[in-house]
Amino acid sequence: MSRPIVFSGPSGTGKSTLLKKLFAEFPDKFGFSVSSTTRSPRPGEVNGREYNFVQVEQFQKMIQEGKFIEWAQFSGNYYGTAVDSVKKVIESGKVCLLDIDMQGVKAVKSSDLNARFLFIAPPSVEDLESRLRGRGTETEESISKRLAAAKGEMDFASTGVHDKIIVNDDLNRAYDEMKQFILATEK
Ligand SMILES: Nc1ncnc2c1ncn2[C@@H]1O[C@H](COP(=O)(O)OP(=O)(O)OP(=O)(O)O)[C@@H](O)[C@H]1O
Repeated sequence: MSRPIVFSGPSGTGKSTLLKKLFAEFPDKFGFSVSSTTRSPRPGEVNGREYNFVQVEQFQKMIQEGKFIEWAQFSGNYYGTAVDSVKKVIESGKVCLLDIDMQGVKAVKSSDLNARFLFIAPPSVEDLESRLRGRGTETEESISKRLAAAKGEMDFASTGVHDKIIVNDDLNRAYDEMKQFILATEK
């Protein structure tokens, strides 16, 4: 059974960019867990494929029972990553990748998932800010929030809880370092 690999790091540090490269190079080797949600399926969405669609009562019960690595509420609906969804990916023979925040990292650490933890750090806070601006997806308020949260993530990483910290300065160099860590993990 392969060990899940947890990606964390400040918003805008390049996690999605690195993961996208990894999926492009190894289309069948890795998988993401299917999230759970209480929102209604949209046309064409299949239960267990896009999301696990669950009733509010069931979702709340799962929260109570500690079944989620992380969960949140957006516009009146619950969304979360269940430990069981990660196990499903592992059972399918793929290496499960998780992109989660500090709270999620703590939850995975206290689960039985036996994960390995990778922290993607920005070269500097200034670089992080310019990447967030450059991405063009955030309001000023959202940028400030993400930069404040970044400080918490970096402080957390400085306590040595991750197996590896990669500075995403040059994308290809960071990618190679990440790949080396991930492929070594499988042995
Ligand atoms: N090594 C790099 N050098 C310069 N720019 C980069 C590098 N890596 C990523 N970027 C750019 O930085 C921006 C943020 O990257 P990305 O969206 O991958 O971050 P993220 O960590 O996934 O953020 P979030 O947690 O908010 O999803 C993107 O516009 C991306 O193209």
